[in-house]
Amino acid sequence: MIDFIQRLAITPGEPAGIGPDLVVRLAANLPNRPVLTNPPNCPVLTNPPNPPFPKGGLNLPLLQNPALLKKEDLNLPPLKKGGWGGFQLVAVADPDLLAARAQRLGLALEILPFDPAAAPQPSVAGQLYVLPVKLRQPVIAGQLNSANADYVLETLARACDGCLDGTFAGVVTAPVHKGVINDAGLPFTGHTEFFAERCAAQPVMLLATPELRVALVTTHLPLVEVSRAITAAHLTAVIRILHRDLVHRFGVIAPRIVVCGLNPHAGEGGHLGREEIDIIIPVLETLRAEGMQLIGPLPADTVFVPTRLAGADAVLAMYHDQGLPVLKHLGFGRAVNVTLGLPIIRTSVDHGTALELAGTNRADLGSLNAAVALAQSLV
Ligand SMILES: NC(=O)C1=CN([C@@H]2O[C@H](COP(=O)(O)OP(=O)(O)OC[C@H]3O[C@@H](n4cnc5c(N)ncnc54)[C@H](O)[C@@H]3O)[C@@H](O)[C@H]2O)C=CC1
Ligand SMILES: NCC(=O)COP(=O)(O)O
Repeated sequence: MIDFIQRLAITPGEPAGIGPDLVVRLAANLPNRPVLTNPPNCPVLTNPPNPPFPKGGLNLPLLQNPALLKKEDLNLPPLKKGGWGGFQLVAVADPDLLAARAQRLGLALEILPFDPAAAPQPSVAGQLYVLPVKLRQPVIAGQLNSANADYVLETLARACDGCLDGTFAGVVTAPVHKGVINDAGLPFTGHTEFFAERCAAQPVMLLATPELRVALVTTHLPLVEVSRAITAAHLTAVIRILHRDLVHRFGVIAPRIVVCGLNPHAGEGGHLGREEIDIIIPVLETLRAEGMQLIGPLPADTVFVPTRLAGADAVLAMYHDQGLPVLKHLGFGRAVNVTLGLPIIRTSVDHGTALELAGTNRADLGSLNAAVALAQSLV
């Protein structure tokens, strides 16, 4: 028996990349079974209202004394156990593109028009509902065309707005090509910043495998600008968001966060850079005084050794390529990128557009599967 059906938007991203392949393969091979959303001891909403989210966020209270947090403090609604969730995947894309890619990959896939006014239908293998957005120019798999950059951004905007107005319970994104969007003259650094701006929220990027979560203080920023971006106010806000979402979204009651330094050897007592002494240590001390369990700043090159990771719920890296190479080395193909801090649920793959694999059936579906599963679990 299915207790509720939620709609998840899915954006295939760059039309010349592997995103459309992965979306049609996912839809063609969906397991025909509902998702058990309440593992033992985990209460879930059995009929969640799927409320419209206000722009600017839900204003969840920031936890003042998380070390003393009890389950009751999480403010979860009273819930019935025993719920099975059904999900309707709705691709936000050009239906002709998806049909053509499915045909090229030899998949039998029925493309159905999405009607937001109709009752949600659980997705079944071989069918895909599509909220149509028209491509600006025909697509050749593997060949970027900046004329379609505007189409890509429209798919993201429609999916995001659908989450904000309650049409969708969350969005799962396949990769976009950031460069070709910029080549088209459109300012864009990533989904993370795009959704954050549209939701008027501050984002925190977190990539997760079952074994490791890595969050970032700065996201898509040239290395030369990273140090300047690590201010006390920004670092404080990032840690508060990470801590709050580990509690509220991932069910970690008292998160232990391991924080990397910025400089080699975490600054070696100020001899190899002063950001640790001037900014990072004072911020951590202030937040520790509120009860957060923050370890560090530790030298980033040894943060990831097993003894230091033992008991950690997340590692906070100062910049993109400090944390993500380790995470991807561990779990490329099964990791999920999730944007914290937003008033909507957004998960994504851990990989890029892999243009050379588009239209070949050789792209691995693992990370998209994991991203959909995490979105379902967060919903
Ligand atoms: N979430 C997003 O929208 C992301 C977008 N990108 C964008 O992707 C573009 C290309 O980035 P790259 O650094 O080349 O990374 P990439 O992930 O596209 O490719 C790196 C390597 O991994 C392979 N690969 C990637 N996905 C795969 C899959 N599903 N199955 C099998 N092999 C796979 C590729 O063939 C390549 O050898 C860039 O424009 C970048 O901005 C990159 C990461 C995330
Ligand atoms: N390396 C992760 C990445 O670039 C993903 O960015 P986004 O498009 O999800 O913001």
